[in-house]
Amino acid sequence: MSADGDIIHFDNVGLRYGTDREVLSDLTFTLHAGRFYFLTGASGAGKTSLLKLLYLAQRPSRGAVRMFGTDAITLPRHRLPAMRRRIGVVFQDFRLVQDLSAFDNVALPLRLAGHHERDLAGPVRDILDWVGLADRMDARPATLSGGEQQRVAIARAVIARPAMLVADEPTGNVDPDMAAKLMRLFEMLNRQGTTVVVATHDLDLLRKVPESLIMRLDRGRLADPTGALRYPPRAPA
Ligand SMILES: Nc1ncnc2c1ncn2[C@@H]1O[C@H](COP(=O)(O)OP(=O)(O)OP(=O)(O)O)[C@@H](O)[C@H]1O
Repeated sequence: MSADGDIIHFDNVGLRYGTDREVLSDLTFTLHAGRFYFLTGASGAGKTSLLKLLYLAQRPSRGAVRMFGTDAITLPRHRLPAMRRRIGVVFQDFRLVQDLSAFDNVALPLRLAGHHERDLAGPVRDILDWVGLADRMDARPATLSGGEQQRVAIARAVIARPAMLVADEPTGNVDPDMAAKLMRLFEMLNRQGTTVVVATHDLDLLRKVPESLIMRLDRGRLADPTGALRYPPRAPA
């Protein structure tokens, strides 16, 4: 059962790749609309796998998933693209379209959503300016540094103001100042109503968003077996 305001509900979800052991087990939790979540856990704990379930790139092997009030498991294939368009994703490996400029990569979600060309340029320039790439708009991904590509990927994920933003180690390639700035961008989006889920190893990042909630994975299970979320511990004074 999903209450009003919940956008995601997992009930006893498990995931295995092929015939291997489960990499995610017994996941039961609710993500509430408009909240800011961090997903933490050691390397291999299953963070990327859980994000894949959240952005509908992977179906669970067992359990129930409701998203935006719809059963995501039985969703007909033709309805998946519309559901996915409500979710902005920052992939760990960026996945920029290599043949397109930074500008056109960022414009892509707006074009897919049917926005008119004359309405694109302003927002795309603004967001690229915010992430410090005003002078690299015409560059192809291959000519950008890892950190610059990561910022294009973030701009592309947030440009269409998705209902949910899912980001996998989104600050892994940038310096601490840029990481703090990108977190502010996510917070701004969050204040406008987007539910944010950020997977990270970087515990300093957690302290940058004081009102965030933490989900911690430990070898494929939520560290709190009830799936309840807790506020992050404050940094020692
Ligand atoms: N496509 C796949 N096929 C088989 N096993 C996989 C696949 N993807 C991930 N795994 C396994 O699932 C487990 C969880 O991996 P996952 O990438 O979700 O962890 P993670 O917490 O995101 O790790 P990291 O922080 O290192 O990115 C690991 O044991 C990994 O080897």
